[in-house]
Amino acid sequence: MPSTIMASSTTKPIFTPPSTTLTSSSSSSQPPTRSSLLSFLRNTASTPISLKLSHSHPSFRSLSIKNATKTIESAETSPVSKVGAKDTINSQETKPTILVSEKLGEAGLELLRNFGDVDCSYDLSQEDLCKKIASCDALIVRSGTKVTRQVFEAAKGKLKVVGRAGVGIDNVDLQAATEFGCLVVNAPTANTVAAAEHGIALLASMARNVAQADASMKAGQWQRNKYVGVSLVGKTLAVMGFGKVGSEVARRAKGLGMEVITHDPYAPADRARAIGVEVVSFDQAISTADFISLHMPLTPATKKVFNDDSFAKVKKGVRIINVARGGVIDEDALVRALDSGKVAQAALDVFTEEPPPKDSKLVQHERVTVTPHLGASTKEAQEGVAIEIAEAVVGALKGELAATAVNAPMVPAEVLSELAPYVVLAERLGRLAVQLVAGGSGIKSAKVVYKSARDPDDLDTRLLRAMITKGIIEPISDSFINLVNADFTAKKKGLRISEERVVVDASPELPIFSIQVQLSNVDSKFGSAVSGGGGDISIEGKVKNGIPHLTQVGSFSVDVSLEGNLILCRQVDQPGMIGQVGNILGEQNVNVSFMSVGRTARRRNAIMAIEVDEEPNLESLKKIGEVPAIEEFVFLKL
Ligand SMILES: NC(=O)C1=CN([C@@H]2O[C@H](COP(=O)(O)OP(=O)(O)OC[C@H]3O[C@@H](n4cnc5c(N)ncnc54)[C@H](O)[C@@H]3O)[C@@H](O)[C@H]2O)C=CC1
Ligand SMILES: O=C(O)C(=O)COP(=O)(O)O
Repeated sequence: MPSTIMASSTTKPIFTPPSTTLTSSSSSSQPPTRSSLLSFLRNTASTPISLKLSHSHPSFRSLSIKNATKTIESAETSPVSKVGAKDTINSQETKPTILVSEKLGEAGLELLRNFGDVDCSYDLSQEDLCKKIASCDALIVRSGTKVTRQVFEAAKGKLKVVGRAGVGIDNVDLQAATEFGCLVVNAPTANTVAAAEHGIALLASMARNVAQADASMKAGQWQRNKYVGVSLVGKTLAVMGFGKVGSEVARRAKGLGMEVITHDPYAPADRARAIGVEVVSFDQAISTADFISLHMPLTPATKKVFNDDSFAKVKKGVRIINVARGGVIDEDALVRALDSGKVAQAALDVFTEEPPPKDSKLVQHERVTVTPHLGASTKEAQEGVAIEIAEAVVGALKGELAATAVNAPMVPAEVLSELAPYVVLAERLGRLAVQLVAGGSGIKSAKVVYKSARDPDDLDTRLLRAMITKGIIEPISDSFINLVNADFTAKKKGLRISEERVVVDASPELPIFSIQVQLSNVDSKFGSAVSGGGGDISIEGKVKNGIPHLTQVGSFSVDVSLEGNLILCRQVDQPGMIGQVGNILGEQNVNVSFMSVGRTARRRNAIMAIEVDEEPNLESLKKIGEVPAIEEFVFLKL
């Protein structure tokens, strides 16, 4: 089944490729560059081509001589690769700066210090954070730092990764992070047990009035009758959100002899059933429970999900525990429910506003037990979280794909290593395809066809799609693209990318047999790249021995590795053509590293694909265009 990914519904063309005359080859009009491109790919020894996505903003020069008129067009060259090299994050000269804005375990700090310059500045105001962030490559936060759009704007593209040393990322503006191509990673596992234990601690201490009794004794009282509690055994606990923390709470509550039910629209019922927990609807959960413990994330869907309406449905005398997020409860509604007696008690670790106002009715309520967001605050959890986040942030700064990415696809390591050469192929095909578009044409849609012997469902193409998008957009705009923002940028620029997976009879050992990139409804500066009657620019490539190759241009088969720059010529198939072009390039000391000829029939049209190590000057390209048998040609820069 062909699958289509709609990256955009707008019709605004993404660009008009620039074109100048042959004489205007100066490098003065350099396109804007972004130094902050974060790559998420490892540089592996087994991969012959560097998999770091360059920090440079490659531009291209293209020349084409169209049919009889032989108009020469050239996009300007920019010397931006130097900028990229200078800004490479892991270069020997510069160490990345990592701002840690909240207390982090020492073991994590140690890991960070081994890699970069670590600035531990706690309790920064939003203004100070915005000032500091412009010089930081990474920011590590807990729940107390608000990483707002303003922070990403102030970072001016320098900030590459935000690490959340914990689970909840509701204090990070993920949309803004994505738009700015900033990776957000979290540490989702190391504090699970701590949060679950705190939930159980609050449950038990609330049921037995531990906090109130303690305060009363310290005030000189001995009030045994006042603090009679309720038992847990045999009572029903509704666990709202059966994720990591929720399921650990459920397990522990079962151990205390409680009946446990859960509501979680996304958790598999058999996982709950396996520990003797029944999955029920929201209404059923809250209306049958004696205790309700909250363990869902704060999202637009869960914001104030406990409100007057839901408190109206609870069993009179219910007790509520919240170690998730304050925002899932309408706190005013909870005060009303406590005052009316509908809710007997509440134990809260988290608040809509943290710290809550000193005169908060909820905090001051005598039947409410509060802790200052201590769920994750055990020595063990904090050391674990610190190591987990430090490793994730360092990995991301090194350009590795993060296993705990929140706003980018997580690609398992084994899938990544298999796809690595195809990732390079994908970007280069995108880069070539866009250079084949004639000035004045806007690209609105691109179609990518992945041919593979494998089941289409086994092929995760998100990484490849991101790289094709990068290849298409980056050379002709000031956008920088990475796995985080590829889909967003395509959408913003009005580029619709559709994907099709085609099963072919090839070796199932290889994840992909070939990748074809088609650009629709555009004119080409190299007419031979337009295939069939459809009028689409179409190129196809394969990976051979780990190296990306161009194997099809329009209807012509070619075979040239995609490692250097490329000259494509269409000529009348006749002897001596290779020599003539080779001589012209040789005169200028341009080395031909690879070449291939594809033709439709003997002595008819042929395409010559020549890979060159150096970039020929305009004079040489002009001479190639003047060879009588050459009908059109284009120089493509990788
Ligand atoms: N107080 C503290 O210090 C800590 C608080 N937390 C908070 O606890 C919450 C849960 O953390 P984890 O279990 O690690 O996350 P998780 O992602 O493993 O689990 C969350 C669960 O909530 C479910 N869910 C989503 N929407 C829901 C809805 N509308 N109704 C019911 N369930 C829904 C999800 O399907 C998922 O199973 C997060 O908000 C996290 O920030 C976590 C650790 C420490
Ligand atoms: O991990 C979470 O979601 C938490 O709420 C823990 O927050 P903290 O890191 O202690 O500020």
